[in-house]
Amino acid sequence: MPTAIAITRYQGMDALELLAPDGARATVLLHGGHLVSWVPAGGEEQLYLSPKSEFASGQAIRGGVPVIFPQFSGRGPLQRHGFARGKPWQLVLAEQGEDDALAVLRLSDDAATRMFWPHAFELELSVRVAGQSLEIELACENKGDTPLSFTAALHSYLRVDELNEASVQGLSGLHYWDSVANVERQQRTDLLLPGTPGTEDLDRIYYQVKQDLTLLEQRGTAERRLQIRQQGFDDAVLWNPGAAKCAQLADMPPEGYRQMLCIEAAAIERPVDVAPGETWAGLQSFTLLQSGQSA
Ligand SMILES: O=P(O)(O)OC[C@H]1O[C@H](O)[C@H](O)[C@@H](O)[C@@H]1O
Repeated sequence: MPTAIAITRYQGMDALELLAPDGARATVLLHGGHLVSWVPAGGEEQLYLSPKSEFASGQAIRGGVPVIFPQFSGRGPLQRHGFARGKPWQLVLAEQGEDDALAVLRLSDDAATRMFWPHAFELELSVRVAGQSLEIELACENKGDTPLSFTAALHSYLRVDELNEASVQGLSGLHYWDSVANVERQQRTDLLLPGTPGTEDLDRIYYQVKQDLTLLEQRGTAERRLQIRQQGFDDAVLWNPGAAKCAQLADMPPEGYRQMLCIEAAAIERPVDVAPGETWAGLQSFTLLQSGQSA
């Protein structure tokens, strides 16, 4: 029988501390449906959370996994990255199972969302941890009687010890929109080295990402390998603010950009269309293949 997990507090906010029987852990806030921590069984923290982040109602948290909905970035008339990350979500279910722990949260339209975005919808976020893996699923049901269309992302901030030692594998051959240079390009190299050129920001939307990506990090003689898989989301965003832009972010320490890399599962280039009564779902999952921790 699954055991129910009670709501606790984290940084003054309602939270769920998911704990799988094998020790894998994750923390999800009801605020924004925001995942702020993931620790695989026997391992260490895999997500970056800024020590200068705000934790306040209506505000975006810097780090973890913000849920971006129904608008990515400034691509539309709504507030940047949409409203879902600043709203209180409802708890549907949180439990420890035989070999995992699972939380399901829900966000529905209300008078405030309908003022900016006139649609009846139900978003459901499911977070599951077990062993070396984390799965995050976002589903959107159209509860209205007209079609709805949105862009979205699971804006995952991955923690790295040192950006200069990190690379991303699996993007080779893909076309991407370079949001810094405002130009479309094609990825030619197998490895993307986000730490070079170093002070500049990296902000790219890779299209039609079908294959797994791997975050590689050299840690002395050991290597960390984190596999990232997505389904339902066509695009992947890679973002690091670099030194100059990081210095302008009030909720980041000046050197914070060196400890993070966002690898986001996203639907941007082709917005998601959902017919009345239909449901769309997108998934991002992570598996730590090799931790790079010293024995
Ligand atoms: O500062 P935020 O609103 O959270 O956005 C943080 C970042 O999100 C995405 O990765 C975008 O591609 C970036 O252009 C943006 O800077």
